[in-house]
Amino acid sequence: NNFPPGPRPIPIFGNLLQLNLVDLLNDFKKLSERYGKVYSIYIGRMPAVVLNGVQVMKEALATQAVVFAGRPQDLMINHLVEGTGVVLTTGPIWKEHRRFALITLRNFGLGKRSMEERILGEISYITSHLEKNAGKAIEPQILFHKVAFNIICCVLFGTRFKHEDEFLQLNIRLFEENAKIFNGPWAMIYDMLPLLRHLPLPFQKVFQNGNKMRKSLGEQVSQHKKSRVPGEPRGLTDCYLDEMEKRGDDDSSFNEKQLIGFLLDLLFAGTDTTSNTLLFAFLHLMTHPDVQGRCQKEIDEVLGEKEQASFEDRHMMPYTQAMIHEAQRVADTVPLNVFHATTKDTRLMGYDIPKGTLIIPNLSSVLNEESQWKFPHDFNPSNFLNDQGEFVKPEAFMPFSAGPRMCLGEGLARMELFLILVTLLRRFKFVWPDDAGVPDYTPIFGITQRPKPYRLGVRLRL
Ligand code: HEM
Repeated sequence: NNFPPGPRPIPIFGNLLQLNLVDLLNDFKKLSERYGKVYSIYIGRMPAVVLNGVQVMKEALATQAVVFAGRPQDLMINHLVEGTGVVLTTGPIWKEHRRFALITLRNFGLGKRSMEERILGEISYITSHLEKNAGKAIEPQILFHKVAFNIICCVLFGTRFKHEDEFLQLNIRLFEENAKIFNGPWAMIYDMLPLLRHLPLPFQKVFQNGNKMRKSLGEQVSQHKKSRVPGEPRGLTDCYLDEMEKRGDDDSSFNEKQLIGFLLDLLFAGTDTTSNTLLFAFLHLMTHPDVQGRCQKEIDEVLGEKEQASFEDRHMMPYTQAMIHEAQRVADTVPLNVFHATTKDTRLMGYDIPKGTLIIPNLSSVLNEESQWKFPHDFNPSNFLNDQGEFVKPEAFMPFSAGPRMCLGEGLARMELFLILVTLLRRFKFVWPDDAGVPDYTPIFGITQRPKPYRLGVRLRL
């Protein structure tokens, strides 16, 4: 009776026919204006509660952390991952794998020089590609995707892949295909109408692609098993194999099927997110030459004769830091977060929400909340600067979410964004091509958002 209010659902479809799936964020905004910061919608017959604004987000994801840390379990995406990995699992599998991922990321050099060296190594491939194309305009989409993919591969396997490599190309292609289906109507139909799930409809492609990805990752794991030296891990895969050996054949959640699901999760959680953020950053830098110039001036002053940037340098670059955070804010990369679920009956902002309810934490509503930002609708690094020009991070900066489910790759992502942007801005000037017309900042909506395809004009600076 005391469930959050929302538009009246119709049988079978719930509210889906009333929502514009291409402009869902705008519809969600209108619903929030009508029903408040906590409201409900129906996805088919399934009720979902949408959370909006920083106060509600903090109350749910941080204060009531454990209660809101579940994941829904009967959606297409769950059936794809078959209960493996870390992003969509719950209980001991999730806890143990999350802990393992965080520890391994730390041991593999997050916060140490070795991770920086790997990232800088990967950047050198972008730099040489851009140098060859200086004076021209390139399509950056696939390039950034491959770079982000390779950086995660360094963590997982201790090695990078050539940009023409079959493993890299295959997985990027399959992931793109799956992302298209997940962002389109077929995923909705699958989630809404369980009776249709076994029919040969286009959503079956998602599962075929999933099997192909698992097979190709399985081959990587087999190679690692053959060539590994126990106790001398080259990356997370070897660490996991060591851990499996240590735990033996008991009931442990560490096994080969889990390992493959875990690798898939990390590869894909870390690729699209980082590369789409970079795409937004360069789009805004090209079309705001004043911001680009100010960053370059700061970067030149701080780095001086130094050969390479290091992550530590960020403390001396308040304006560049502000620009990167602002790029993340406007990129709004995972607008509706990964869906959560309640783990027990609870009360939020005066409403009763039963155990197992699907929760949609609308991060976009926080990153664009008018009361929280000096310039909510512009690309303006001043959103992260105080009156003294110092870098400050408002509490509404939540692109990585909050609470126990918060992105576990945040540290790696922040290091990547900083090193890539600083290194490239130091060497190149990026210009909006003369024949490119008026820039369009409207994102293509999806689980992760990206800008419409554009060309990046490249000029050498030094
Ligand atoms: C700019 C880049 C990134 C953004 C904006 C981002 C954002 C997010 C968001 C919003 C979530 C969902 C949190 C929640 O459910 O409340 C998430 C989860 C996750 N991210 Fe990221 N992410 C980024 C990069 C990465 C990278 C590089 C990795 C790889 C190590 C990664 C691994 C994960 C994993 C494994 C989860 C699931 C955590 C869990 O369920 O416990 N992410 N990320």
